[in-house]
Amino acid sequence: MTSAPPSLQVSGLAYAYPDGHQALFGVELTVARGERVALLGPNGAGKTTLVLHLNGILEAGAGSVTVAGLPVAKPNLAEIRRRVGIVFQDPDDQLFMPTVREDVAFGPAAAGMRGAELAERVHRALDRVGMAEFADRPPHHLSFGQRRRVAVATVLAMEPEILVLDEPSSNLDPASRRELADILRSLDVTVLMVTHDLPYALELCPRSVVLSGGVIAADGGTQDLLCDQELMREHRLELPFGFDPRSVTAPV
Ligand SMILES: Nc1ncnc2c1ncn2[C@@H]1O[C@H](COP(=O)(O)OP(=O)(O)OP(=O)(O)O)[C@@H](O)[C@H]1O
Repeated sequence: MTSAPPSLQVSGLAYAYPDGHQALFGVELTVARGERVALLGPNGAGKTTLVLHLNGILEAGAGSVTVAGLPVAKPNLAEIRRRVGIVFQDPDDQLFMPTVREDVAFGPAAAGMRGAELAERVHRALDRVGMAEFADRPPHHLSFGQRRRVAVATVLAMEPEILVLDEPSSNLDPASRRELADILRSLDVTVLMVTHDLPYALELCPRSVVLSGGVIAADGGTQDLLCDQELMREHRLELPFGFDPRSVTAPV
């Protein structure tokens, strides 16, 4: 019996921007199906650059990226973009239709889905983020936290292999932050979460990787990494004042 390929496999990924600035130097990362992994690292480490390779917005200078066994390459881009759902930091980059329902339907409709199947897909995605009752509202009438949840639903509606979230806790009040964490934990999907919010990483992701200077500097249990003071100092990672990572029960 052959086991399913990992959700994400990044091998020897290197990339230099057109101005010559090299941002990635041989990144190695494998994420198994169903894992939740936090991507940590200081400003300028290359996190966004790495994420932009996952759905082919940037093309690898060297090395490779595969999503559930499918190489990220031009002939596969339509399928890759269905498999890799990226939730950007600002939900307003993702919501542009007159109603929530139309925003969530946009991706599946563009892929050819119609009628009852489409309606069911939209309802399911909104239901998973607790926003089904807001389907007929204009997105710009919702709170920031609600818009972020709808942005997650637009991506879930494509039934992605991997959900990539850029700073999912930013600008959320404590209750919205916790509610989004509960939603993300309830999803049956592989998650890669870019964040500077280390307690959130600890709450949600059993595993973290530290990207620093364009390479993976550490890869392990989130609690272990956050307790490694030398590693934290070396890569400019700082916990909030008084926060003890040992005081939190690590997620499973
Ligand atoms: N379009 C670009 N052209 C040239 N260099 C770039 C470009 N975008 C990013 N860089 C550089 O590439 C490096 C990695 O940037 P990147 O945005 O991937 O870091 P990051 O880890 O996401 O940072 P942050 O935590 O601040 O969002 C940085 O040195 C940055 O200045």
